[in-house]
Amino acid sequence: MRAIERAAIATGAVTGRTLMERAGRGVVDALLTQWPAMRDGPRRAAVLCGPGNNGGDGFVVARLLRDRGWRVDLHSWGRAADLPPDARANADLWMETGALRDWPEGGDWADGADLVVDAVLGTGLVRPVPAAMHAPLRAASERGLPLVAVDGLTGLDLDTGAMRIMGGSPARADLTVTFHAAKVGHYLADGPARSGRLVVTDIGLDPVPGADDAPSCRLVDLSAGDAARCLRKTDGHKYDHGHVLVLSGGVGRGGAARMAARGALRIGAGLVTLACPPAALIENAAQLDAIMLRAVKDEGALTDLLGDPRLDTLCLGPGLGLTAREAGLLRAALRVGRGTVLDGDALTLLARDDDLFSLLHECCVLTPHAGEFARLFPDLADRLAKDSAFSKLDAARQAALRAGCTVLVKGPDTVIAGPDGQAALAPASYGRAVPWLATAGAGDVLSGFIAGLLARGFDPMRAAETGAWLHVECARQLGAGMIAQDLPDALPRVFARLGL
Ligand SMILES: NC(=O)C1=CN([C@@H]2O[C@H](COP(=O)(O)OP(=O)(O)OC[C@H]3O[C@@H](n4cnc5c(N)ncnc54)[C@H](OP(=O)(O)O)[C@@H]3O)[C@@H](O)[C@H]2O)[C@@H](O)CC1
Ligand SMILES: Nc1ncnc2c1ncn2[C@@H]1O[C@H](COP(=O)(O)OP(=O)(O)O)[C@@H](O)[C@H]1O
Ligand SMILES: [K+]
Repeated sequence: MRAIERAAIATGAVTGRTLMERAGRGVVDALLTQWPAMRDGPRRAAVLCGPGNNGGDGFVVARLLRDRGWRVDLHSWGRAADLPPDARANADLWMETGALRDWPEGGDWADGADLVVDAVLGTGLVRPVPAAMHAPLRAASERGLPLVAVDGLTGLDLDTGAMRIMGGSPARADLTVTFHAAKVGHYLADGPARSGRLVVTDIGLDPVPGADDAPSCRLVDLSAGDAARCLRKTDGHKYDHGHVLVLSGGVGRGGAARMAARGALRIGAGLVTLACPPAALIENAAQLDAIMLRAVKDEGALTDLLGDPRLDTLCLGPGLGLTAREAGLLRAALRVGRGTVLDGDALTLLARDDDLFSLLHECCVLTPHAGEFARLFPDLADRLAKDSAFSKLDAARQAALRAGCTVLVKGPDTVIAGPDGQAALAPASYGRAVPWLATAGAGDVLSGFIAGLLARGFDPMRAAETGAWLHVECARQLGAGMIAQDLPDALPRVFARLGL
């Protein structure tokens, strides 16, 4: 982002002052949209300005609100003389008629204000925020004053989503206004809980080729433009849409695999077969119709079955089991080198056995939740827990490199990374929050979704991204009260809404 800004300024098309003016205007527009009653007449705002360009945005906001007739109290951290040039220029403009107040102390500092603006720190946060710097924000939150964060709540690391403050509980913004594009930290870890509503405002920065040398990370959104077109089926035989083989656990343990299989079929795989131990055939036969059924006793039987190349995609893990038999099934599955989704017990087996882990290949997708991730990559999980400058996205990227395949780490802030450094976010937050998706079996359905998409010819990264996005969409469609087995059956309505 800063590289794009620098490159845009270097072209001479725009100045830093102009960008700062647009940023400040974007904040004022967004807050008046959020609280329309504040358009009616002059109000009172308290603006907190920090020592960098985030503070510069605050000076613009203060001036624009005062131009609307508002009474504005502006508190500055540090001296105006020490501000960077664009911020300094806006501070000077403010000081032509306004005062610089001292940094507030005490919980009642903003009494009487209708609104508090946090322009203390944004993308320039480089270390934990001193308690005294964050304290007025916390006090405003605790008093229930509407709090607007400029770019991000002060202390929120916009690269990782970690709150980095030196003491006390963090504030929570009601509205965050960010510029050009949302930052990774708005979606990861603490980001959504601390940001309130997230508004992205355009400040006229076009992407400049080559300007941003950070590895790219996309936000998955199939509702944008014709992004969902990839899901459309136009013609073809059922075998043209692939055949998924889901490996199931033993007697009484088949529910998870059945849900995965149903997910694979609903998402459009041409055929889905569930393979179970012979003793579980009757149980599964009683529950399945459109999904075919095969008995697979052991590793040898699976190897024989996989002699049929039409079984092009595999899904192992949901309710699979953890004995030597299942380790053998996993070995046989990995040896054929086909599109393979590995979840649940398959991940635990991989974590236990380096030889199995070494069989992973680039057509695999691992779908760990946080616990499974920690079993597979204990050092990365440890660093994630201890180092607030290391993000879930960084961890997923390193895991994908190590495993040599796509890794999707689940949660409300799902991240996906490929072995080639590609990365994506598929979050369930802000307008897409679905806390009711945290329910038994939801992850099993996700693995089936991804397997179905692999069977349809999606590459592993796209299959994982698309599956994760649709999974959240199904939960949104169903609403609170849903259970995991409802998820596959919500797909037709989700597809219809996408115009498929
Ligand atoms: N990029 C864009 O396109 C646009 C960006 N814009 C705006 O600029 C913002 C980025 O500005 P920025 O780079 O000056 O960083 P910012 O967040 O003000 O912080 C830097 C200052 O804080 C200090 N500091 C850091 N950590 C600290 C801590 N823990 N505790 C205490 N101090 C700490 C640090 O001190 P230092 O480390 O140098 O000692 C330095 O003085 C961005 O978020 C957006 O609002 C818009 O105007 C328009 C377009
Ligand atoms: N708070 C949440 N908001 C949205 N999605 C969530 C939340 N918590 C978990 N999920 C999603 O629910 C699914 C849970 O999967 P998992 O932990 O494997 O459960 P299970 O093993 O019971 O299937 C994952 O897709 C995860 O991303
Ligand atoms: K801020």
